[in-house]
Amino acid sequence: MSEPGAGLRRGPAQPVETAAVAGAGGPFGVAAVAGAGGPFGVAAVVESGGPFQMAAGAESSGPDKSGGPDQSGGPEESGGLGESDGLREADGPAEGSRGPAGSAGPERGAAASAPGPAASARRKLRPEHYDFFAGGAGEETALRENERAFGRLALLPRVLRGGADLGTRVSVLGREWQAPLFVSPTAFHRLAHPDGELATARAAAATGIPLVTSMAATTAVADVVAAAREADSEALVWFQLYPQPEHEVTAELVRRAERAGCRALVVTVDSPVFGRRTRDLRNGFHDLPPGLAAENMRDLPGAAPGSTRDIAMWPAGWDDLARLRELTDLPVVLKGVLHPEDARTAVEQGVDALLVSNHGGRQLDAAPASVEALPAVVEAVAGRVPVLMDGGVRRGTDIALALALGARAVGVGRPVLWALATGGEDGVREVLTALREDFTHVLTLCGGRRPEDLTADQVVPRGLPYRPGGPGRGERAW
Ligand SMILES: Cc1cc2nc3c(=O)[nH]c(=O)nc-3n(C[C@H](O)[C@H](O)[C@H](O)COP(=O)(O)O)c2cc1C
Repeated sequence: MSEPGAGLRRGPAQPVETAAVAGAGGPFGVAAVAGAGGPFGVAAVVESGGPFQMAAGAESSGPDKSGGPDQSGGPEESGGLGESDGLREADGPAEGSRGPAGSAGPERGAAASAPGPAASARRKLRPEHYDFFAGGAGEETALRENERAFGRLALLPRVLRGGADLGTRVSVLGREWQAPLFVSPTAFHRLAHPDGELATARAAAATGIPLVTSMAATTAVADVVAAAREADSEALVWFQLYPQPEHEVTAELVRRAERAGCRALVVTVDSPVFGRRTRDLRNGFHDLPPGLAAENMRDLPGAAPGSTRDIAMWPAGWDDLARLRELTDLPVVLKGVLHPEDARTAVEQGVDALLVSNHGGRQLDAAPASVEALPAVVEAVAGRVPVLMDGGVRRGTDIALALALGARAVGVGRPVLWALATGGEDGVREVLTALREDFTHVLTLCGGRRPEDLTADQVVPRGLPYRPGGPGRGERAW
């Protein structure tokens, strides 16, 4: 695919984006790119019980194992992928039962009569764009599991710990964050709202929540950072990078991020090929509409002046990461690490932080839920660098569970996209505020005064008897 999208390109042998899509019959242009990032967590969130909506959706979402996406005939017809969003009109928590932000439903699986955030966004978006944001790879197992896994965990509160000096600040890469929360990188915000990444950036900055802007953004990184800094001169923006096979292209992207004022590079390494996003394949969604493009890919080496390059998905190696490190003094956060051995290697290679993520279920469908992969990575890292995570975070309890299991902070993807689609900048501000407030509430109920007070012994499985002395034994993992 070409303009306007800076589509995805296969790796050395073949362009990745196209590969996945092509496999299913359609060329994948920019969309592919987008797909690579699995955007809208929110939808999923919503449906499956996220803040806005409910888990009910989650439970029922997605095709069941007996008839994957292909067999199920698509969301609408079969209650497969489409319903897996929990987007049926009747789904979602009752108004009065919504979470603080109105974005997180009270309980996963709670039936709801009010539409949730994903459902609301769905009404605003073209079906193929909604699916692009909401969908995952394959049968969308990883997508669903990201949320369900949180639902399988309970928090054991501690009592009589006193103290009125509640605080939610955490320190990440030398900066104090107001809360252990950030906006994960997602592609194509202008598909969700005309103001796109500018609205997201202003809202994140206004709420003091760091933003990771995607390389596949529909707004150039310099403009994203400028918008954030208008709202807050100290706003923290990081740049997400897919290393490109042409070193000079990667180098130019890094320079742009530096010049824009980004404070870290989030290097996504879970995409050696483009994920096979079932809904995109079915919809034939393979490119951005006219007038929109992956603006960071414009005017790069090897492209005609004024045109955009495709984003290549290719199997980079540790050597490529080392070369990337030589390009910049910015801290490097490795995104998409799930295996503890990779975590160990990354730390030995000098990576500054890890982001445990399965790309919102948009890459390897057999990947575990992020929160289930988290403890082993935390153990492997042994406190040497901060561990972040994203995937399925929809409410304050999810944030608390991840922190108790050793995450320093968590990212949200789809919830921000749904909020952007339905409410623009105001919507994003509301959902981020709600998540932060919900976390503060949960932290207090758990007997904590600071995020670091949450410990692994407070996490127990639902549906099974538990006993003291389980994982973590009360020690802080970081
Ligand atoms: C529509 C969409 C686009 C995404 N685009 C990117 C991307 O460009 N780069 C990237 O590293 N991750 C991307 N992701 C993955 C997110 O950064 C994040 O890992 C995921 O959305 C977290 O899960 P959640 O959506 O359940 O919160 C994307 C996710 C979605 C849903």
